[in-house]
Amino acid sequence: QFQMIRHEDLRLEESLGRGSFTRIFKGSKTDIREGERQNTDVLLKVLDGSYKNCWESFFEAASLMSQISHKHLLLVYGISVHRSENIMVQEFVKYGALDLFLRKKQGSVPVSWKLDVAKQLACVLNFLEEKKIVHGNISAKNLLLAREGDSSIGTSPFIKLSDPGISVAVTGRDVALDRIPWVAPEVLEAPETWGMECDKWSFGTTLWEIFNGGKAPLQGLDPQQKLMFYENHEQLPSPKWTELADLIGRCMEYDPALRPSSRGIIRQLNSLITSDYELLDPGLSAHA
Ligand SMILES: Nc1cnc(-c2cc(N)nc3[nH]ccc23)cn1
Repeated sequence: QFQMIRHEDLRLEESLGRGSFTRIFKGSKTDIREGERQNTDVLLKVLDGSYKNCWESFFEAASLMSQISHKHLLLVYGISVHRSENIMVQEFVKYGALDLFLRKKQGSVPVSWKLDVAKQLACVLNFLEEKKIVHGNISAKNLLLAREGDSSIGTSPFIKLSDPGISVAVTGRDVALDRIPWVAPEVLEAPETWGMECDKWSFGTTLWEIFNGGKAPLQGLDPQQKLMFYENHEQLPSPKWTELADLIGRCMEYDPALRPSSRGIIRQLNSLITSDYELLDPGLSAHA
């Protein structure tokens, strides 16, 4: 399971905004290590709306993340329950969510940087697939940047996949509709039947975000229009780079059985990485 953390060992610092069911704070937790006090920067997710099945799913997400460990998986220290507040205590990842970072960097991120991040996500997807664990909420918003990476000094980015949060199986249809086009179509129809392939679909959507400056796909469509996007088996606008468009399209196959395995995704990413995308279209790889 996971560690129960005493409320008095936590300190809430500044508010960092909201998730769909949570308020988010930067904070610190105090441990006693070899008899001395040690403070660790943490991110605190305070669950509001304490109806039961919500916090059960919240706990499930936390315990999922603390049962497995991988360098690209966010570290969840544990849960703290205090009066009616359920708080998930997780490692503080310095540069925050990838979608906001990409929007801030507006197109000045080199293609090699984007491919490196995509490869890291594919590796953690492969790890989860081998453990037969479905994450269920892959998106650029749930990718946290631990290292920015700066090609001028030869450092590369480092991402951590965040906790899946409250599963669409318990949130109800309106939240599920809002997660179009990240949530796989089959999950919308029958949430309890979803399997590994749903993470492949979301990987495709996340790849689209990474190569579209962190812009949210289908932004501005209302839930009904988003539903029609799936009813009509529509696809997101293809990027210019056809091999990338092929990979996104294969991940976002409406038939789950036609989606690639995570090894297939890694293979196809490797061929993108070795392909001469500078020759292909000099404008493609933004100046470093
Ligand atoms: N596990 C996590 C999750 N989010 C952060 C984070 C970092 C940052 N620089 N700004 C933020 N603004 C909102 C969240 C956040 C950190 N660690």
